[in-house]
Amino acid sequence: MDRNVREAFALARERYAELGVDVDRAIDRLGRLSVSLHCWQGDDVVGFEGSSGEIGGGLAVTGRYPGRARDGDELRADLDRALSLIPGSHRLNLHASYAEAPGRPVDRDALGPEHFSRWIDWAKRRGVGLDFNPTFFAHPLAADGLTLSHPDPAIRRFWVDHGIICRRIGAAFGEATGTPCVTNLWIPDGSKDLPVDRKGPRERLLSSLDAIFAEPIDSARNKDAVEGKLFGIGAEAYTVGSHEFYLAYAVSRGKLLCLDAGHYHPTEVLSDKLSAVLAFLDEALLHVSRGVRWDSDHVVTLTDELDAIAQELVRGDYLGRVHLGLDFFDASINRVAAWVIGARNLLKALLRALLEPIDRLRALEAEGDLTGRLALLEEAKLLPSGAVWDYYCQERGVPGGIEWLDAIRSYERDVLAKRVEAGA
Ligand SMILES: C[C@H](O)[C@H](O)[C@@H](O)C(=O)CO
Ligand SMILES: [Mn+2]
Repeated sequence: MDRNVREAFALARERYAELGVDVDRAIDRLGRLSVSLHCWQGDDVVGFEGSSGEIGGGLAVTGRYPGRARDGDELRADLDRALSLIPGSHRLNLHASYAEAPGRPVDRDALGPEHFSRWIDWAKRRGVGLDFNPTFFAHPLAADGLTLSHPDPAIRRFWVDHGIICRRIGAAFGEATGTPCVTNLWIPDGSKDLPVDRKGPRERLLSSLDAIFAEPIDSARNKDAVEGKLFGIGAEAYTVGSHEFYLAYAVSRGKLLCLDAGHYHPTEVLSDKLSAVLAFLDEALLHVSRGVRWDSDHVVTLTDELDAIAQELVRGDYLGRVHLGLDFFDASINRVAAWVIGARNLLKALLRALLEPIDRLRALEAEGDLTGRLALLEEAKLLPSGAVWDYYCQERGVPGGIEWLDAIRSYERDVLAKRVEAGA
């Protein structure tokens, strides 16, 4: 470890101790947290089904940065590089459309764990936990933007079968890796313009979900999550699976609620929702994302809201009840760097929250000293969390600062650029 980093850390530890913060405990707690990296950042949500059609589902990926991963080996190599630059031990979040069945395409209602055997082998070899998502878009039977709420019972049945199969695949992931898989269900269903029937699609979605979740599966292997949304492209007027719908569903059925930071009205913040929903739910899943004016899925940066989410997780003692996942897709920059930037930022925010002089802040609030609370909150923003971060990273063999970008640049030169020469 660099001498400067060690010395700066020692000074930072003293500074925090003066405010009653135990830096070693904070580092230990951070080291126990895992972030689920979303596979779809690596290939612009294309997947391996060989479809050249649109992603659909109201999702949009913009940018033409060269070097997109085109198959499982490339995507795993990119993930290896990203994970080597993110301190700690993390997870991978797969979509069903990343099944590997070369030469004999398998439709979504016929998938099984065997189609993910290479992912399972990779995860076991690396000691990485796996999470999962059924894919309810980029498919001819989702071409009209409707799946589980479709008025045609045959189409609904196809998607229900896909949901059932995906829970079993999630359970196989959990079994193989020894850590429960969170299988998250998000559907694009909605309507571009004002529908006259808002009730029918929601009633159909409700019964489809109940059919998907009918089979009991041990939560030590698979945990079910449901993700609502405000709107999508082409579904601006009405979203069947809205926040209220899934909140009620999760509470009534004992499911995890997935809160995606980009899925609310721009004036709403996810940080304020955590303590509300966790008053009723045992567990939740976060899709940490960054909307810019809309659900644009920008790479996560160290914003006030990211700090606020992390603070809520720590202050509310929710870290053991909330699964942390990323959800963004940016094709305008190096895709591997995008993972690294987003994941490191979430971890930095969590570290800053773990280093908060919370006992003093709570005491000030309890005494009604709101001036003191505000003053300390503001002073705490410039406490030397960066010195602790550098130390934490170097202790885990990862660069603390921008030097990590050198590894990305050489990977781009040696690997990603060759994909371009080969026609990627
Ligand atoms: C690709 C994912 O399923 C997707 O991002 C989903 O989680 C979502 O947030 C849709 O807007
Ligand atoms: Mn999401």
